[in-house]
Amino acid sequence: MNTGGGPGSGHAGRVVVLSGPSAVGKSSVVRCLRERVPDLYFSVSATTRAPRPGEVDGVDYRFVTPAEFDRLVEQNELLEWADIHGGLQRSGTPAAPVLAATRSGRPVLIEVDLAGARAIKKALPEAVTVFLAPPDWETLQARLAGRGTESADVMQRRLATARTELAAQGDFDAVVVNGRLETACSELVSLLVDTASGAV
Ligand SMILES: Nc1nc2c(ncn2[C@@H]2O[C@H](COP(=O)(O)OP(=O)(O)O)[C@@H](O)[C@H]2O)c(=O)[nH]1
Ligand SMILES: Nc1ncnc2c1ncn2[C@@H]1O[C@H](COP(=O)(O)OP(=O)(O)O)[C@@H](O)[C@H]1O
Repeated sequence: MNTGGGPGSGHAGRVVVLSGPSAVGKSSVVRCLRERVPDLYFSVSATTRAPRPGEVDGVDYRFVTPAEFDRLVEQNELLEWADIHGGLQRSGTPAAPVLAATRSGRPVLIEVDLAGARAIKKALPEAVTVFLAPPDWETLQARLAGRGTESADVMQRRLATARTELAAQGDFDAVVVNGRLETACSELVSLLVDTASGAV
């Protein structure tokens, strides 16, 4: 696994790409990492999905119309993008802010689906891909139902995607199990920041 500092080496920050099934706790882990790693650059994806209660435009996602998303794709402003959950929504990673952050040596966190993780690894080979896994399938179902933000139909589509995603975890550089949130968050802090350099 290449966990080097990336462009402009000598920096402690790394590019971590986080993927995992719906409701495994990616947003919760991202929230924890944003608190724990002060100079972290979190890549704010553009998405055509509607905001969930509590989600803030420009912080969690940039919420855009399908027409605005088309424009981002046409003007080549996205590092990668994907159709998510069988066409329920499109989401993509704006290229310019990620490249600026990697050039300045800040730790970078990008949360994308599996196709996005593969595309980013290709564009930025120094990136470390991490799969966030649930302790077991029942826990994943309970978290999705417990969040209570999706209809039964949308939950079923997310669980269908989840089965495929769980089967692909071996393709990642690292797997972190989200049992206890604080433990998973700490494991990711170590992957994002080279603690040996005393940078935290
Ligand atoms: N390829 C790609 N996937 C993204 C991007 N932003 C979010 N995703 C993925 O889209 C999927 C759906 O995310 P979301 O609707 O926020 O809810 P979730 O399914 O409950 O995690 C997740 O797998 C995210 O990792 C992006 O910019 N590019
Ligand atoms: N480690 C954990 N232990 C218990 N519940 C968790 C944990 N991580 C997340 N959750 C809960 O699971 C649900 C889904 O988490 P969320 O962060 O929205 O997932 P994702 O972003 O992967 O879809 C939320 O209700 C959240 O509070």
